[in-house]
Amino acid sequence: MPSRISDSCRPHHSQKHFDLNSIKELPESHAWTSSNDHYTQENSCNFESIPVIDLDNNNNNNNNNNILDHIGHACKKWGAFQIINHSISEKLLQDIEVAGKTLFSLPMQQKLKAARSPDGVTGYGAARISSFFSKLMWSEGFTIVGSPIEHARQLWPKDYNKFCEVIEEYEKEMEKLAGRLMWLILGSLGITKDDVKWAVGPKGETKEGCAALQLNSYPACPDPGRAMGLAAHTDSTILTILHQNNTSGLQVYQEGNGWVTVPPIPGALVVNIGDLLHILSNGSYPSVLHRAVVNRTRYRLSVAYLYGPPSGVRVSPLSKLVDHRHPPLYRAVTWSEYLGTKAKYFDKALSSVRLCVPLNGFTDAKDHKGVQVG
Ligand SMILES: C=C1C[C@]23C[C@H]1CC[C@H]2[C@@]12CCC[C@@](C)(C(=O)O1)[C@H]2[C@@H]3C(=O)O
Ligand SMILES: O=C(O)CCC(=O)C(=O)O
Ligand SMILES: [Fe+2]
Repeated sequence: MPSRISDSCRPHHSQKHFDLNSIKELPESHAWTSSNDHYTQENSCNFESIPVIDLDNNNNNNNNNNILDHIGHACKKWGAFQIINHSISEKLLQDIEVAGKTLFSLPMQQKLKAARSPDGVTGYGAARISSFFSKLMWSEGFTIVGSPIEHARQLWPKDYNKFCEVIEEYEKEMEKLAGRLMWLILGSLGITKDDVKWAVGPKGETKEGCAALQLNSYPACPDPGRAMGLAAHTDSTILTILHQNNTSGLQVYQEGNGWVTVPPIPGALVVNIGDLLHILSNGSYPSVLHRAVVNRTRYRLSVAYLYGPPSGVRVSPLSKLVDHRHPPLYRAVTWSEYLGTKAKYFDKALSSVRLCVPLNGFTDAKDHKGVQVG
């Protein structure tokens, strides 16, 4: 089993690199039909979207419980929410956007100098999940884990400092925010720091988690109705914090409602629940299926901070949420082990770590359809 997150992805199909900016007509290779992705055609018109939560206590009657209630409700109903007053400065959000745009507007042969290696995690390339689809996505990605310096040097041999400074500052601020969000979300389930030993250091501080930063670029597309920016997936994280530029594209899937657009709100960030929180919460807070669609005229950029537990930590349903009526539904996994599982099974990854739980003592569930559990 791999032990670091950088070891856990399987080799990619080799892929021709398209310069999406110069393509005037959608090639067959990028034309999706409903058989490529059974959700593609399904676009609902919806008036409701994910909640916007103000993280400033002063705007919540100085009552942290109000925030916890909002968050708990959002996690149950949507698996995602937007946050405002989150303490990440507008300046830093602007800087990271500029850094991303600068990177993606480099000539293709320059970007390929930092190409992700076939069995690697970091660098430039198509989304890792591409190998599960026969059609190509209308996007480019750049993944950073820890220091960006090695790749930045490949891209800008002399002039890599500014890029690195912005990325490092962003990672530092996101790490703090992700820790805070994790405790708020767990808090809404009645979980405190005493209940999650692996997340707390000797002085009561939140232990530094592992994380990846994913820059996604979605050029304007001549035929957006038939293209796919980033195919439907759940993140293999505890939680993901996403910044999108002023162009919409992110959609979350809600049972009964279909695909719901998450409108960009200037300065707001999107938080979504990943598979590891699904496991930790023993299924109470399901990870959210989401995707990115593309646009005919506008360029779209998004920056995802993918937050996971410290390396080596085995994550399993929290014991406070488990009893004889609520048996653990998932086995323990480390982040790198789960990333390997995702790379192999993709949308079946979560069910592949699910435990078989007898229904009320019946071991063969299919013979007892309709029996109520619990
Ligand atoms: C830490 C992570 C999480 C990864 C793999 C690795 C680095 C890049 C992440 C993403 C980012 C884009 C969607 C996704 C599905 C993908 O293709 O690459 C993510 C994947 C996961 O959440 O599984
Ligand atoms: O571009 C987006 O809005 C979605 C990106 C995303 O889902 C990811 O990077 O995991
Ligand atoms: Fe995602």
